[in-house]
Amino acid sequence: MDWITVKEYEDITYKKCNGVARIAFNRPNVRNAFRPKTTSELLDAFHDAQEDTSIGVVLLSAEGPSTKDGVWSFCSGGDQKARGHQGYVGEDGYHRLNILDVQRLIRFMPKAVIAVVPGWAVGGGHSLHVVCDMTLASKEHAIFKQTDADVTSFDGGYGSAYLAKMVGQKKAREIFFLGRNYSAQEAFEMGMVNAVVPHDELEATAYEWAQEILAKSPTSIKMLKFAMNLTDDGMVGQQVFAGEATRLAYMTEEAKEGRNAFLEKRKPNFEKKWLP
Ligand SMILES: CC(C)(COP(=O)(O)OP(=O)(O)OC[C@H]1O[C@@H](n2cnc3c(N)ncnc32)[C@H](O)[C@@H]1OP(=O)(O)O)[C@@H](O)C(=O)NCCC(=O)NCCSC(=O)CCC(=O)c1ccccc1C(=O)O
Repeated sequence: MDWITVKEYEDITYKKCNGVARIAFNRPNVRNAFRPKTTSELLDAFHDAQEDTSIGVVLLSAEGPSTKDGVWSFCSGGDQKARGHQGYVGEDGYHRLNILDVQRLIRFMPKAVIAVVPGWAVGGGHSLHVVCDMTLASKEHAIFKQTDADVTSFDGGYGSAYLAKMVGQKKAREIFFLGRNYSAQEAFEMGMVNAVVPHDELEATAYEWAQEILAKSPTSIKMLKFAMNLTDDGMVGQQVFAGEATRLAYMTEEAKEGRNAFLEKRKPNFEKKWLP
């Protein structure tokens, strides 16, 4: 793999290679906890990956291990040292809760997003893997854990309610109410991990999965993602799916006739366009 750095950031790394974008947390010494700078960098990189027509799959991964103790992590959620009275405090002094903007970008981007979990996935970091389209986890080092209820946080959206659709209500409540550690294998058996992969092969496997997806029809992947989102996303899910259906309708002869008739100040001729 010949990864090319797209842009230098402080809290994340961002690379591309053959249709795949790799966005990775880069604060391994604090278990890749995110602060406002991290979330704004994530938003910037995800926006770029969404806009780039050569990119079909995004890997959300993490650098590591920690130089302090050699421990691997995906993300340990919000940086508790940056937590103020109303949210996480950025350099501008404002209190923010903007990891949810990152979650929405992952959820609504018309491309597949794969969480590549090399170690701890905890709190808001756990919720991020839940919202990704698929998850690959390190056999040796991945540990899944929900600590929201230890620190008076509660991801009441995708992190919990969508998790419950994935692993079942009883198991989701256990994960949140008890906050236990789960191995990659246990997470796989629950249905929240797609594959358990030897640590040394994790990144290569994620790249291979991405290449398999890239061989498919971009329109099919996008419409399938939005169709599967739809029932859980209510009117917004309908809006996103219907927006893409509108784009497809714009590509028809019928749509061109409607547009041309308006521009030529005549009545449109939709004769023989009522398909069975
Ligand atoms: C991840 C652990 C279980 C790992 O344990 P261990 O291997 O023993 O390592 P430690 O010695 O604990 O940690 C090493 C080192 O890292 C620092 N660190 C780890 N996690 C964090 C963190 N989250 N914030 C700050 N610093 C962290 C730790 O202090 C150590 O530093 P030293 O200087 O070396 O001492 C364990 O570390 C752990 O449990 N971490 C905390 C997990 C946690 O509670 N996370 C927060 C959950 S709440 C959340 O994520 C908010 C979600 C959210 O953002 C949100 C949700 C809903 C709506 C809106 C929002 C929003 O946008 O805010």
